[in-house]
Amino acid sequence: MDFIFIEELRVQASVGIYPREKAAPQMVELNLTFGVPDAAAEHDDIADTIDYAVVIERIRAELAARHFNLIETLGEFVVNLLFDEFGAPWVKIRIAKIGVMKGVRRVGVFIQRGREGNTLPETAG
Ligand SMILES: Nc1nc2c(c(=O)[nH]1)N=C([C@H](O)[C@@H](O)CO)CN2
Repeated sequence: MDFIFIEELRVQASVGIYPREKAAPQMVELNLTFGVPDAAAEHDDIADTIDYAVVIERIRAELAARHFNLIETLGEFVVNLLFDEFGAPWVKIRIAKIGVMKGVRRVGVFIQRGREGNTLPETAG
């Protein structure tokens, strides 16, 4: 399995338990790694892989369309988007709110999961 990574993707999202967080979207930062088939490199064809430009577009569109109370729920939503819509076999994601609490630069959630029993290869951590 090969892996695509997307680093420091900044997206507007409505997330949080407080009225001010429900009233307006805030910037969240995503770091993502997901598995793709080795066949892409063999055939040099975008049709054999997951197009990361489309992934970024879909995450932006989906997060703009809904509210999440918890950052955990937002994380699970993105993981399931990668599994269900893109067929990714394995996903690692880190999502952070930036400067949302005094004295804390970033706070968020980290999820690492395989679809249908796919386990983490040693080299992917
Ligand atoms: N485990 C969690 N704890 C908290 C969350 C969360 O999403 N998961 N969220 C908040 C507030 O929305 C946060 O943004 C406070 O500044 C508090 N705790």
